[in-house]
Amino acid sequence: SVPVSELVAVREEEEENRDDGSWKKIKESEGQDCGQAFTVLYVERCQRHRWRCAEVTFACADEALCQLWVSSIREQLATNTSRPEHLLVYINPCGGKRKAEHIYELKVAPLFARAGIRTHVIVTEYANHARDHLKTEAELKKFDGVVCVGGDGMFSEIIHGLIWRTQIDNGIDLNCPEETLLPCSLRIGIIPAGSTDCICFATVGTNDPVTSALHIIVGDSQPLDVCSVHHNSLFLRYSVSLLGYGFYGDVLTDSERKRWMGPARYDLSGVKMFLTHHYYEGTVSYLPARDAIGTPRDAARCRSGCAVCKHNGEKLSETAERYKMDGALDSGDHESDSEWRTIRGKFLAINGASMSCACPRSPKGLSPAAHLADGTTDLILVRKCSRFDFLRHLLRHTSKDDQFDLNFVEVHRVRRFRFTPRHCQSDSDLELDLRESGKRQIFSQICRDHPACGCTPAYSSWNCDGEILTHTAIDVRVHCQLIKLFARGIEEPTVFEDLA
Ligand SMILES: Nc1ncnc2c1ncn2[C@@H]1O[C@H](COP(=O)(O)OP(=O)(O)OP(=O)(O)O)[C@@H](O)[C@H]1O
Ligand SMILES: CCCCCCCCCCCCC/C=C/[C@@H](O)[C@H](CO)NC(=O)CCCCC
Ligand SMILES: [Ca+2]
Repeated sequence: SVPVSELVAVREEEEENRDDGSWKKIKESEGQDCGQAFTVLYVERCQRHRWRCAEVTFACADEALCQLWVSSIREQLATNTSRPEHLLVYINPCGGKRKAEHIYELKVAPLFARAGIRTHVIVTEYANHARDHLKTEAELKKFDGVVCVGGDGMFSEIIHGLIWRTQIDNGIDLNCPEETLLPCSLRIGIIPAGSTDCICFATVGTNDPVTSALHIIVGDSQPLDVCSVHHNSLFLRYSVSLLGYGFYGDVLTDSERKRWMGPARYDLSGVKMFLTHHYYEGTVSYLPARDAIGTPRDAARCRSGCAVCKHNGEKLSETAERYKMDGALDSGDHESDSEWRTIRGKFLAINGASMSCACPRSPKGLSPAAHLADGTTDLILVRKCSRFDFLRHLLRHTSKDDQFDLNFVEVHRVRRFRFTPRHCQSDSDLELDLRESGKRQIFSQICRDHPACGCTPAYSSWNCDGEILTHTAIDVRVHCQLIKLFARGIEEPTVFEDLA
């Protein structure tokens, strides 16, 4: 049996429609003159979270009965209001291996057509084309969802456009980090065609265009946390996957110069930055997610229908409602300032992982137990250590071992965090080591220009979902379930899959 929710479409068969002769074969084997036949297209699960569109043809002697089946199935599909009928599709022809247009035309468009989905397709002509179109031009009321054909950078454009539009339409000040943002109503579908495709991989379990298209067709819905990143009262960006300073910031900065290499640029820059082994000094403060269930070192994973996300999401909205009823000013996260904790030190990497960040390079991700929609991010601090130890930590991104079980790594589940590099610290902090700081600033400038000298520069950059941030001192806040995807989270393997 197949649940109606996983049917793709139903098609009436006409003899001449079947090039492969299979419909004729059915007629012959039944040994009778079948009045008609119809084909049901449905989701079939394959290995490693992949979905395929399978079909089965039913032949029927009674034409009226056949018609009844077809119309009943169509009726059932039409009553399912979560299925999209009209989609706005953005294709980035320049991401990943530059195959996005081809992937869409060959693998996705035919499936949408079979499922009766209408589309308005825009092939982007320049960076931020999709973002700006969504911000100002797109007639969003006409659509049931937005589809992004590209990588994580393209997805980032889409969420920036949609979140911006939703807040501006409702008079919300984006530059104020304390503002509670309004969730976006349109769901987003990701057809993976980038270099990392981390957001697709971590929400579906695979980066496969057909699987993603089927999740869109059946109208899946997966809420997702979004971090807002501010510098004082200036809005910088949103992030849903990785906010990384130090190692991942440096890998990204170095790899941008090698964009022509395609996805392999990350491997080369990864090895180079590992050998460079820069560490950075600064202060990290964070607000622990005290009242949330789950920890970053749980054995349990965020999976389809996750109970942790459901519980924490409901609890946060109840708390927000209570605050509203009490007439209290919106304090953002409703936690007191006394809860903030501060850590100063020398770090090889500071990573905020709002989701696992699983991707083909790291199938478990940077924080395997992170949740997609629990209103928290996992703050991972990797302190200065030897190259050998750092390699042990990095290799654990690719193995089964606990990457946090090392004495130079710590992890905290948080609602907010701030970072200030050493050279941006307060006057009183700086007074303590003014002389040394002066010397270092001069040296760090020289070292940026001459990396071969081996000195550690004062600043790294933030890698925000694969985009470089312009500021190093940042204030990050998680907004629980701000957007929704056409996905359902990673499914537990089914019995059928195990047998396959
Ligand atoms: N027509 C275009 N020309 C040039 N750049 C574009 C165009 N459309 C979008 N972009 C930009 O291309 C960048 C990379 O795109 P995308 O995310 O699709 O691929 P990627 O970087 O290879 O993959 P990933 O982000 O998964 O590593 C994005 O920052 C996006 O803003
Ligand atoms: C000696 C070297 C050992 C290397 C160990 C492998 C570790 C791989 C971990 C990969 C984690 C990816 C996290 C995802 C980040 C995305 O938001 C971002 C945008 O696509 N991708 C990168 O920044 C691309 C970052 C790629 C880094 C390699
Ligand atoms: Ca989260």
